[in-house]
Amino acid sequence: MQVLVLGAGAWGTAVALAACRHPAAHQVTLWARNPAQADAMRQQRSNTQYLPGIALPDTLHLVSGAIAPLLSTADLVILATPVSALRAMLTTLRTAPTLPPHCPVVWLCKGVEPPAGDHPVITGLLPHEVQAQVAPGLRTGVLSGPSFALEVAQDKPTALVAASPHPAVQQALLAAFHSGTVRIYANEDSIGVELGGAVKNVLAIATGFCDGLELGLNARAALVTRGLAEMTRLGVALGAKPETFMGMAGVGDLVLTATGNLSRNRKVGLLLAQGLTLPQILSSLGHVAEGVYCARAVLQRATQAGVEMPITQGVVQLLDGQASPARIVQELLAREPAQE
Ligand SMILES: NC(=O)C1=CN([C@@H]2O[C@H](COP(=O)(O)OP(=O)(O)OC[C@H]3O[C@@H](n4cnc5c(N)ncnc54)[C@H](O)[C@@H]3O)[C@@H](O)[C@H]2O)C=CC1
Ligand SMILES: O=C(CO)COP(=O)(O)O
Repeated sequence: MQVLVLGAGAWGTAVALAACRHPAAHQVTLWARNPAQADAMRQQRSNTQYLPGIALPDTLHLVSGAIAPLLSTADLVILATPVSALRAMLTTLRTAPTLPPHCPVVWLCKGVEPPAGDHPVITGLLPHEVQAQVAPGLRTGVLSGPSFALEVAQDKPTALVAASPHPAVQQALLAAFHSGTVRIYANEDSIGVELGGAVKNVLAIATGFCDGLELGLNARAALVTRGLAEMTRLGVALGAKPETFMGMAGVGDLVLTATGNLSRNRKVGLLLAQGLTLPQILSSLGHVAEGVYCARAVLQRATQAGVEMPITQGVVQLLDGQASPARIVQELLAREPAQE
């Protein structure tokens, strides 16, 4: 297969490496937005900015520049940018006459669309809803699940979920990645898989904050469990299947990101608890932490759907500096007793 990965951050690079390692010897091209980054990666055979310490094989083709000429030979196109860039990337694909008809297009981003000035539509659109607006003719899907880029790059065992209403898209992802250390589970529930990926980032900020305040392991387990409940409530209200949240994109990715110290979102919570400001944290992170940008949009989407998300609401208050840490914790603990 010819696999084209658009976006050379940590995850795009790791996914490109996983495709390179597949025994079917795929031809893999990794596109970087920044030409200087592509040059540096070619010279050093390493992505020192986003995935330092990992050698890039000579077989990985590293490029930048115009996307359209790269599309004509692609059997699978992977969009590896943050969710904020998804609309523009899909527009580029829709308007490129070179994209082969029916070529599977898959995104890796985990978030909902943050509000932006030029498209004041419903806030908090899931990636497939953005696609329905700007590129409805494309055959698309999402690759998600518990997967720190570094561990995938290090060839450590990882299970992912490939969600799409199109069996051909699921099949393309299986053919590209399933082998050796990577297992791919197929799923038709794009709503649930995308929503799980988005909300777990917000919840990882909450658990990082809880751990940073040293509230204890009991509190963390309670946050993860009640976080899963609020993720599932919103997902089901939007049309997801409840069982999706028991799978890789739900409990799997939530447990990984909420408790794993490789998580950027968890790190945001930990550092907020230490008293750093959000701008200080974001400028030191060097990577995207999607939960920061989509927490408010998730909450607005939940409000529109009539769904309560108290932990997400606490994260929004925290990020906005609306309430003290003590008050946020107190408000969560003081909620009315409820049935589980
Ligand atoms: N790093 C990880 O372990 C995982 C990340 N993800 C998700 O994948 C997405 C990307 O994450 P990372 O690669 O880790 O982020 P990163 O912060 O390491 O890199 C972001 C990449 O996106 C590019 N980019 C940013 N804005 C762009 C734009 N407007 N147009 C084109 N390219 C643009 C940057 O140049 C950079 O190459 C996020 O939604 C993240 O939640 C999903 C699974 C694992
Ligand atoms: O999505 C991830 C793991 O599945 C990565 O999480 P962070 O973006 O918090 O690092």
